Amino acid sequence: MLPAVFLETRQLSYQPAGQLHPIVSRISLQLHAGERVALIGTSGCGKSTLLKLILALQPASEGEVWCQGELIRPASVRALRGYRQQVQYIAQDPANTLDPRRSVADTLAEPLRQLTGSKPNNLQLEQALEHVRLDRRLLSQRCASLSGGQAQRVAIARAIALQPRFLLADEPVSGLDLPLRQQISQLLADLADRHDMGLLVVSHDLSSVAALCQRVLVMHNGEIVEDAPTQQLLRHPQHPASQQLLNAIPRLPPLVNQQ
Ligand SMILES: Nc1ncnc2c1ncn2[C@@H]1O[C@H](COP(=O)(O)OP(=O)(O)OP(=O)(O)O)[C@@H](O)[C@H]1O
Repeated sequence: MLPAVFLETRQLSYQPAGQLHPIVSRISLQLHAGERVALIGTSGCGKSTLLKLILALQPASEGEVWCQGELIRPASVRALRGYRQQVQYIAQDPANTLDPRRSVADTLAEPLRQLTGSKPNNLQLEQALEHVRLDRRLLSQRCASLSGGQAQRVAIARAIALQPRFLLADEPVSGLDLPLRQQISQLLADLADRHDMGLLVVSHDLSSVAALCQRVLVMHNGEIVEDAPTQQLLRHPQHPASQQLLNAIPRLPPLVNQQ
């Protein structure tokens, strides 16, 4: 039996004024507690916009977002406050969302202070770094000095410090080299397991999320055109857009006969 529905959208749409077509068109979907879901589609199909609508970071033209049976949008300030703690977000290109002038310690202290109401001690900050397998000596460094992979991990540590029930991550591994992608994906999987946390991971690259997610939503022109278990989608994609994404996965070129 599936776990309870945690997040739900009903007919969620976004159409900027004066634009002929919606960017997100009447999307109704359910995400279950602890579920790991990929949202994939070609560049510009509306993935990031859908994520921001779900997070109530951007106003919708119509539709609703529900979290554990509570209406989140149209916005209720009281409901939003709890929602922001339970559903965390890692924006695209996290290195750019960290304040380069702040230290790693300050960056991690902020959500912890929000959660507990008091200033976190060094041990708590070290534990936050340990969760994402970073050395505690990084605490005193400025964010500007972090490598891309370290910044990614600090952004993840900041998001999970609030102990969210669901993490929405926009292209968390794009821009990283292959070994680092695998490490970050494995880290997200471990954290999701350890904290019983659901994941909604946006990517334009099916291969980078197939191992991490049990279910895939395929987005095309603002609509979800396929919603299937990952293995089923990999073997029997139904929609041409899914087929196209599968075909886009790079394969090793055939070996040239050297005899
Ligand atoms: N507020 C807005 N007003 C007008 N157009 C917008 C607005 N927000 C997004 N768009 C457009 O909507 C389309 C979808 O953008 P979005 O960032 O959601 O796509 P995406 O699938 O996440 O793309 P990518 O994979 O490249 O990040 C793009 O063409 C974008 O320029």
